[in-house]
Amino acid sequence: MEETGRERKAAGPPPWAPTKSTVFRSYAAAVVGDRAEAPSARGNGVAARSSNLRAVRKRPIVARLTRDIVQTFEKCNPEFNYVDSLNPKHFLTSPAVPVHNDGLDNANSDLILYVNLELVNKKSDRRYIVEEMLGQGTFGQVAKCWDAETNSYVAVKVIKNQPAFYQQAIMEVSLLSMLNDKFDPDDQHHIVRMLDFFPWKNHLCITFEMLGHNLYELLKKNNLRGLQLQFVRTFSRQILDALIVMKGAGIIHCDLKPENILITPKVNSAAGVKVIDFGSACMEGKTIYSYIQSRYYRSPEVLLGYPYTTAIDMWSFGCIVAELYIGLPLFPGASEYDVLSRMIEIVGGQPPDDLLREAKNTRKFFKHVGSIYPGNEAHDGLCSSYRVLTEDEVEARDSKKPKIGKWYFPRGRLDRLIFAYPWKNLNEGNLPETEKEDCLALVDFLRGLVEFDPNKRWSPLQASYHPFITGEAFTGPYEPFRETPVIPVGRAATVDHNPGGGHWLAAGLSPQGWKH
Ligand SMILES: Nc1ncnc2c1ncn2[C@@H]1O[C@H](COP(=O)(O)OP(=O)(O)OP(=O)(O)O)[C@@H](O)[C@H]1O
Repeated sequence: MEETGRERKAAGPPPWAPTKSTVFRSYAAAVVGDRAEAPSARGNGVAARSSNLRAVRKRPIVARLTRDIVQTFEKCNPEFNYVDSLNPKHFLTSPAVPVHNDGLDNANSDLILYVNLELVNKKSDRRYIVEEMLGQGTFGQVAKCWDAETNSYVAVKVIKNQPAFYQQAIMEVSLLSMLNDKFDPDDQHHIVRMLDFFPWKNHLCITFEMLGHNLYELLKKNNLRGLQLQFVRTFSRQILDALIVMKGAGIIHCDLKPENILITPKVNSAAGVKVIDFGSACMEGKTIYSYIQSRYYRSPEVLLGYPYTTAIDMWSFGCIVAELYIGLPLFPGASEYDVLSRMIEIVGGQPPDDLLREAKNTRKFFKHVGSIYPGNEAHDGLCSSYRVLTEDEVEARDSKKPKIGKWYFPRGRLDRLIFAYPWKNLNEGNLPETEKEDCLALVDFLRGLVEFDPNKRWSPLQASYHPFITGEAFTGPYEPFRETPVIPVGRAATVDHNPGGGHWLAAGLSPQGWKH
């Protein structure tokens, strides 16, 4: 492998000289400190750096020890050979050991990111200066970067250098640019904005507007105690708004969870959220993968291997709404069997027989017990010819016990769980009248979302008229209006592989990868 800058040793600085890292750090600190203190007062990043240096030019001794320090060292020791790439780096990627891509990537094919690394869109010469790590996920890393052109922070997702991740990221770019440009041009529907995308050192980089904490982090900050109902309502309304747009476009998000809903910077002191991470998204009717959604938020039809639609996002949404209120995941199963068992226990009932008959994985979880299984009030009070397997039956079949997680809240049905929250006093009669009505509305709302039958589960538009969302008085179980099926606008058209009106090739990309 070619020797990389990180592996080479610096050549002969004078023994008394400050290390280059000290020099580098003081320079970096000046730039970063400046950025943090007065972001709007500065010109672009480069200008800010040179004005910093201009300031010291007037003071020769200071200049010699800062701007001209390399020359100073070279004068003191002719063997001193300053190489910029030898500066010690503050690595953000873990592990930071170079393995692939000429030493630029680690063993996981992640670009090794460090503070002040520049990610450059070569077509536009736009530079993004890496500052800190925001998240490391399946598809790559998300770093907070300084956009020197706009003098603002952005979040840059650096996709892993592997064809499968590249292909999926191309899909993310396609779907998100379609959503941004065609379905939400005025940025009103709580979907993250994509700002740029470009190849960098064999990695696809996608630049997004900078958002705040995700909802899981928010719940953690609140000691997993759940949010006030007014916030649950506000966030739910906004997520629904995004889901209405996605359904209209025929896009299934496929990974809706609290980690993928981010708080927006406050506008007029109002709290807001946006949906992010379209890295698993697909078009309705063009579903390829069967292993999708994060386990706690996985819908029954995906667990069971049944053809899925945008309704799977509504299941995940229901799980998120409940979690925002109780502070804990609704179905935190340690295995798919555990998740399904919890669904059956908490929601009551089970998936309808026609779904179970056609689903590919039914036998993983259910036993066929004949045409009618007496006493198995499975769905809508109807008997079922399927019965969920007991733990012992699963163990006998698989020769190992199914993984079963801990219960972090009292076992019981959804209504009791919501009414009795925070479970100090399990007597729901103690709730003040107004809270009781809110809770009744919330329970009724959740029932329409965590509905086993995807055909009966409410659509985002239907859910958006529920009193829990509109804030109207809750007078009894909500009956959604009948929604006439429409062909989503996005589904009628094929996915735009030329997003943003630009050209893949002009951006240095091709749907096959830039090496083609
Ligand atoms: N626009 C943004 N602003 C601020 N933080 C962000 C932004 N986008 C992503 N993040 C942070 O990075 C994390 C990972 O982002 P994202 O979900 O897009 O990546 P991923 O590789 O698909 O992750 P995962 O595998 O967990 O789904 C998010 O949970 C969030 O904390």
